Amino acid sequence: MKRLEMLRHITRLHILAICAFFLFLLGAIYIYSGHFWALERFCPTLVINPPPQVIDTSSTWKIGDLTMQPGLKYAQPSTQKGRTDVNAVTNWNVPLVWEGTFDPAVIDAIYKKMDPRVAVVVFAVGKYTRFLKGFLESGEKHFLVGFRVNYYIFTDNEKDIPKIELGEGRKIVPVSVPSANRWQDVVLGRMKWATITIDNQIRNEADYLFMMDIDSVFRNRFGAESLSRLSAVLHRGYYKTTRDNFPYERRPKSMAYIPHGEGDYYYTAAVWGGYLEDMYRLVRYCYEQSEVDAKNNIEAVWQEESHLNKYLLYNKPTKVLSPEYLWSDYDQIPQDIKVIRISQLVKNYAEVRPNGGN
Ligand SMILES: CC(=O)N[C@H]1[C@@H](OP(=O)(O)OP(=O)(O)OC[C@H]2O[C@@H](n3ccc(=O)[nH]c3=O)[C@H](O)[C@@H]2O)O[C@H](CO)[C@H](O)[C@@H]1O
Ligand SMILES: [Mn+2]
Repeated sequence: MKRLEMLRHITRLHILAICAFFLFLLGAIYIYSGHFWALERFCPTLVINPPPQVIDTSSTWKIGDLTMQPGLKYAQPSTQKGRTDVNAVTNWNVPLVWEGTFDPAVIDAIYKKMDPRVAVVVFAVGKYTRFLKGFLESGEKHFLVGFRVNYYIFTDNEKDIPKIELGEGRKIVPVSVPSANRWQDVVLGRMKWATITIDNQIRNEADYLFMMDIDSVFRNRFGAESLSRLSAVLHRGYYKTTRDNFPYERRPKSMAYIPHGEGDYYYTAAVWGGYLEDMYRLVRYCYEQSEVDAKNNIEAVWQEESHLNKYLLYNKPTKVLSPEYLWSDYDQIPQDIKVIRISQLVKNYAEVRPNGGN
């Protein structure tokens, strides 16, 4: 009897102790998960991965620059008629440029008056020198014809730069860069070498700068309608896609991280341009962010394109160019693409890249 009572007593004590232990455990889990949640939630955005700095706009684009000489003949612009199948303005109220939304005569008159010096930065490393001839020859027919253009050709093999007859005020400037074993290193290395070369040289020789892929040709006018403080091209593959399906970098560990639920457009890194200093800041930003990623043992899913997209989400471009400005020979041409200005060529990725792959 006594033993039984003792047993009951012990059992009660036990139950109390176990309850207290579980209460303690629950409390600990609650506190720990709270911290964990806070870390997860705040580290990627505030500590590890801050949104890019808003750029200083003081030195650049002025609407007053849009002057035109008297006497120019051109069709009267309409307030009623225009493209109705596409949106020609962004929700931050800058042009979204499509064929039929500008008059080349007017645009050229305005920008030729300013006579800007335009730098084109292209890389032709390894076997990519084979694309130079087609790119340059077609560029002379269609790219800012009548304007001053320097093609800066970054290559590991200057001998392979073809001799091309260039228009007046246009020239080829070779820039020597090392070879690479991984295509990813060339693609990302563009940001590093362009940053260095703008600092050392291009800054004194250009007002506008374009970064372009070399594996492409010009097919139609790519003119002054593309010029602005910062102009970016809609990626042909995603211009009708909902934002959560954009191929943004989705891993919080990368500096290029963009959470779901955010985003305007998905821009291509194969053609982008703008005022020299604004482009410099953006190229350097992509370089520095990719360096931070490298230190953290991560590479953004689409290399510099991922960093570019992050920057342009929080620092809106002053012109958005339609996919006319970079289409692709891989793709059918839909109704809304009236003109193809540059087309990316079909290439054998495995054959042309040092480490194959796509
Ligand atoms: C149309 C489009 O969205 N293009 C992007 C896509 O390019 P692509 O898949 O078209 O990549 P790509 O092979 O053209 O590489 C980009 C550029 O880097 C240069 N290059 C590359 C490898 C090499 O061995 N030698 C060399 O010179 C060359 O100028 C080339 O055009 O993805 C890349 C990153 O993954 C870049 O974001 C490109 O801008
Ligand atoms: Mn390409």
